[in-house]
Amino acid sequence: MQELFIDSVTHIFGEQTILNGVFINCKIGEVVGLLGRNGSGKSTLLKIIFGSIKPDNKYLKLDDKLLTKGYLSKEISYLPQDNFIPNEITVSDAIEIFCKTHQQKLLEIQFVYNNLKKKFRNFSGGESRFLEALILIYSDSKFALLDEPFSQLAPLLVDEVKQQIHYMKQFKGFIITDHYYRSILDVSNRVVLLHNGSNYKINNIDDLILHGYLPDLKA
Ligand SMILES: Nc1ncnc2c1ncn2[C@@H]1O[C@H](COP(=O)(O)OP(=O)(O)OP(=O)(O)O)[C@@H](O)[C@H]1O
Repeated sequence: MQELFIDSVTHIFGEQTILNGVFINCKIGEVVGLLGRNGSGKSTLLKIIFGSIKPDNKYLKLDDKLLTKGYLSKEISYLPQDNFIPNEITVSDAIEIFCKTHQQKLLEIQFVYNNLKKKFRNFSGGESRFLEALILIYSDSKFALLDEPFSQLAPLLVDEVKQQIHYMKQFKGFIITDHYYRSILDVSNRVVLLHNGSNYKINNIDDLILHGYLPDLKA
């Protein structure tokens, strides 16, 4: 069983302690949902795991191997909040670069197959987001960190992304964050909440109310 493991993550921006001893792990076959209010440090945590932010402290392991930057292992991919595939690249080029192992299954998605020769500059914002999310879901790495994969997507595309994550989790582990919390609850095997710099295990909606992520409508 392969496992991505990060512990003791502390990160301070200026005078603000964003993360204070955070722990999160993910195994192949698992989707771990990461929730938290705006500014709670979700993107910062994913960037620390990937290696694009150097934290004040962290302990990052892939199985028994200690990592300094996740991306150097080539086993961790990251979907950032902003577009990351250059405008001049075609869908087919992007698939060749990122998705060698599971390419055939990705090509079975009609929208992908029908647009292979089209450049990213010629898609709408939501279409680009959909394609980038699919390419990361089908990428060759063993773990994928997805930062707001549902943003800009209409409900049918949100469902399609959820289905594809569900299919690919037999081969990969996912850590996924988004403000569409119901979709996160649907697609995840377990959920972690970031709040006041710490991580909390979430078992049900009541836990999200208890920790102040959702309003208590009964109060
Ligand atoms: N480069 C930076 N310099 C200073 N502060 C930063 C920097 N990047 C992020 N922050 C601060 O760190 C905190 C956490 O930011 P982060 O983007 O990780 O939050 P988030 O949980 O992903 O939020 P959102 O849900 O709004 O995307 C915020 O208060 C933000 O203002």
